[in-house]
Amino acid sequence: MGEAAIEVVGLTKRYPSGGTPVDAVRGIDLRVEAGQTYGFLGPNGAGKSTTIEMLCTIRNPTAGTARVAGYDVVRQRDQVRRRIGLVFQQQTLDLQLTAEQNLRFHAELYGLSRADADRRIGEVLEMVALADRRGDQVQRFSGGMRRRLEIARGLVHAPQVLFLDEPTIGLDPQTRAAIWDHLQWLRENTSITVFVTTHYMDEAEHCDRIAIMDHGEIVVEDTPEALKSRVGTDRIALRTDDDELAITRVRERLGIEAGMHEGQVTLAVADGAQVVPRLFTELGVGIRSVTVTRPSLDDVFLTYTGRTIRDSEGPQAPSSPFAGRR
Ligand SMILES: Nc1ncnc2c1ncn2[C@@H]1O[C@H](COP(=O)(O)OP(=O)(O)OP(=O)(O)O)[C@@H](O)[C@H]1O
Repeated sequence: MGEAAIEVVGLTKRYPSGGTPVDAVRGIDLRVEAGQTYGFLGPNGAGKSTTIEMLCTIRNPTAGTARVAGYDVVRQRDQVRRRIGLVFQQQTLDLQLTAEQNLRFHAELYGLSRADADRRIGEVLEMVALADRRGDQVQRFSGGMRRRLEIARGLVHAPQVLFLDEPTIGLDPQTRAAIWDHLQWLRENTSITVFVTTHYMDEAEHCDRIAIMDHGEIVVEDTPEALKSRVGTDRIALRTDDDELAITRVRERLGIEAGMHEGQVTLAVADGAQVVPRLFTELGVGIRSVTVTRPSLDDVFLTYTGRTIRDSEGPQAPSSPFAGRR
């Protein structure tokens, strides 16, 4: 096992909330290895924001412990804050300033020397493909460019762990893809750990591991591939020269029951990639086309939360970094 960038044991948050207290996070355990991109998913109200806020030292836990970059989020708050970057849903750029001025202000907050700030600002602007716009007022930027600049700002002080809360929400698919390209670049070229919440299942595919939270608990945690293979089987659909014979041969030679669905011979198998070559060598029937459909992360989400992620979408509560909430 590698080094842990995030280590959480029994983390709990109970909001007093007037009459009945709300148990937003119910004693969760988590471990994120350094250098991983870690996806944190769940329906609205599952407790994701509360968890991320506790990890970022914005909220105090009611019970349990969390260490981020090796430091305790309650007892060593300043050490944690110096080592993390935050990109939250709420827009926090100063629109009157240029891209570079926004980054410089942030670099000064983190105590970077002038020379270090110059170097890092150049690097992060390059990273998010805004180097040629460094002198432009942010007011003139599109939504996608602003988001990229927010990510650049989260990276200026070279954090060990970057927290992203819904970094692509409300953006068009092309801009979403561009932002994930940048995150992918970080994953491949730096040792940064990325902890990201998202409502987009296609984005969760980019993560090394995924945790799904529901009702304040982690309901499942694994790699995207392992999660998909847990919930089901691959479906193979064939067009053949003799469907009846194909079905018989699949049963006799592969020991698998096949049936006809929507005009195609269809069978369910654990690993489609292994079975397809055998169909060609063992069936003795002409095969005109083969499609293999894998279970998706949507299927995983549905299995573990009883909802699709789209069903669970709703208005987002704005969150403000370091707003001193307790
Ligand atoms: N300040 C607060 N006081 C009382 N209850 C709160 C507070 N903040 C959140 N909650 C409640 O805690 C639970 C978890 O909320 P949280 O915002 O952490 O979930 P979430 O998974 O981030 O949801 P979303 O996807 O909508 O951001 C919800 O029931 C929510 O209503």
